[in-house]
Amino acid sequence: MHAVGIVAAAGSGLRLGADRPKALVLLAGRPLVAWAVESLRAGGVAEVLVAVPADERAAFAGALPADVRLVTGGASRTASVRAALAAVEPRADAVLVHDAARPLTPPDVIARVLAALAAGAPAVVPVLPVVDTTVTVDADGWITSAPERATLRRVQTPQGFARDVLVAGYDRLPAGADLTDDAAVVRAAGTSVVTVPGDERAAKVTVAHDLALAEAQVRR
Ligand SMILES: Nc1ccn([C@@H]2O[C@H](COP(=O)(O)OP(=O)(O)OP(=O)(O)O)[C@@H](O)[C@H]2O)c(=O)n1
Ligand SMILES: C[C@](O)(CO)[C@H](O)COP(=O)(O)O
Repeated sequence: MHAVGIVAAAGSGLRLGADRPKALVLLAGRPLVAWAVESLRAGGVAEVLVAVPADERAAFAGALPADVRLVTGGASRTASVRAALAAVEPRADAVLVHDAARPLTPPDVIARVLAALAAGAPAVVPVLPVVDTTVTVDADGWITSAPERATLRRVQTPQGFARDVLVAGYDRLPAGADLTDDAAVVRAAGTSVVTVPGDERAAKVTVAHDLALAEAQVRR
């Protein structure tokens, strides 16, 4: 199986509030995006494309190995992945889409995603159980329902797809649509998505506290 990795790194990181795009923020002295690319490679995905902000190409080129291809991202994560996917060569038969914001994803997670694809799954996501009670609320903050927790999962990346399945999903998705992950893109096209175990260490850096936790994780 020839798998190609896409790293979505074109976000600004408003919730982190750093002085640079989130993917360039340093974790133990290395940009988050460099950690994420290395994670994919350690898990067996050698060829990687990175979606970057249009005005930051030079900074990303300086932060990454020379054989990583850069693609100009878009205004949303969905648009950035769409742009990178268009640059994936047709000879690839699988695509793993990963967040630059998940820098410490263990290789085992990537290996589980690849194994499920190799076994024939069209789409695979790593997940973790939900530990808090989860509710839905209305616009005024009143609880409207409490989904049964045992059926809920937290979804991580990398998410793996047969390339033709992901291409077909994005082809069917209306221009400008903004979904929170790629599994939602292929599910909207009718594709079933299987789950594999994720890992707490693949946590997403979203707010400053997450970066502090990641720093502690590296020190350990
Ligand atoms: N236009 C965008 C927006 C997001 N991303 C990427 O998608 C991943 C997950 O998004 P998130 O963590 O929400 O990053 P930001 O959008 O940068 O964060 P914020 O919403 O706080 O601005 C990140 O690696 C981010 O770089 C992207 O490639 N292109
Ligand atoms: C793709 C993702 O990491 C799966 O959990 C998540 O949906 C990204 O969300 P964000 O709001 O763009 O960070």
